[in-house]
Amino acid sequence: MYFCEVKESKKDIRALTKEQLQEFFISQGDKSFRGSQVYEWLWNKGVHSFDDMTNISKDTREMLKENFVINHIRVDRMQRSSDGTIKNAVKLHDSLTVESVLIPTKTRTTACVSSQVGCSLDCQFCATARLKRMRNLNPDEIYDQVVAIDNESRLYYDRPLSNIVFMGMGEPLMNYNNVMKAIEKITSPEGLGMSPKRITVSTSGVPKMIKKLADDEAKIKLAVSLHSARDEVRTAIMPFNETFPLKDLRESLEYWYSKTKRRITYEYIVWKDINDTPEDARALVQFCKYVPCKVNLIEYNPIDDGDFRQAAGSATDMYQEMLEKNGITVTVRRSRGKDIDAACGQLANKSS
Ligand SMILES: C[S@@+](CC[C@H](N)C(=O)[O-])C[C@H]1O[C@@H](n2cnc3c(N)ncnc32)[C@H](O)[C@@H]1O
Ligand code: SF4
Repeated sequence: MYFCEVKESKKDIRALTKEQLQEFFISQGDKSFRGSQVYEWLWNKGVHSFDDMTNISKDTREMLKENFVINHIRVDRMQRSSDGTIKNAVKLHDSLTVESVLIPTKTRTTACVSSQVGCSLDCQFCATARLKRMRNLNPDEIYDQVVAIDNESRLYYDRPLSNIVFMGMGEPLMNYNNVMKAIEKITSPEGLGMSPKRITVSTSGVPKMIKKLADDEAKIKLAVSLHSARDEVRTAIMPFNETFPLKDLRESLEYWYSKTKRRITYEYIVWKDINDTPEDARALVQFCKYVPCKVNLIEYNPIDDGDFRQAAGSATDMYQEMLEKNGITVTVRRSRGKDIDAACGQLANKSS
């Protein structure tokens, strides 16, 4: 039984849903609305100590202290890039660290958040892959990163956060349940009340979980880090493609579109001598025909000792032309926050 366990080792109270908190208070002979009050303190007001719950009696607060702890993240270090990007090194309750980034533009402020400490996938060009996967983040650890960035956005840019992308450390679909719980909290009126349409989950492509996302009717946007539409090339740079080849990815994306009618964004880097030939571009055009989509050609952010080199501008132009000729929308995205290692794929807990 859940409540027998809490006496033995103190449990993070924020792992409880509102209903579980209400049940807990009933089991203690109290009223269920006490659970709602505590829930509000934890999620709407974001308190870090039971003593701050001023409308809860002292006895009840002591009882809570005996049973639970309030785990929370701490922004250990904040760095600001010359382009205004902010990177937070976030210390978790067990002293592990993840990173999250605030990217301001004229029209929006985007939070780029982490979903795992490290990553279990092995993309050869990504700094996070080098860390391996240490653990999944809990829903509250993901939510707290967003709150911290929202506070910074208000403080430094005088506006609330407008968008969230799961493009920090880790593969969100390999931590599916916790990511979905965090999104639920971010979008709920008791949390941040953000529209799910402003949230993008970026995945390297885990077919089974893409289908689950569609089945669960998640209202978020989906981005897929494709980087090659040729199996032999993709497997060389993203070895898990051997297990989840392009035909399975394609099938899952067709399923996603049939259920959601929402187009997909493909993230794509063009590297020198890896995927910079017309044959590579033609394969991408063909892949783009399966499901309504747009392509984001992103800049490569070099990581230490990596063999990858950004292709010449002419190769990116060749891709852009070929895609546009075939009626596919293309955007070319410049990296932000490079001087503080805050750009995509550079997050690896460097302390410099
Ligand atoms: C770090 S991943 C996290 C989300 C998810 N795991 C994924 O792969 O989509 C976010 C994006 O960064 C890209 N990326 C990884 N390493 C990069 C690098 N060195 N330069 C530019 N983008 C990179 C990924 O391909 C992906 O599109
Ligand atoms: S690109 Fe994404 S899936 Fe690949 S190693 Fe990096 S974080 Fe993991």
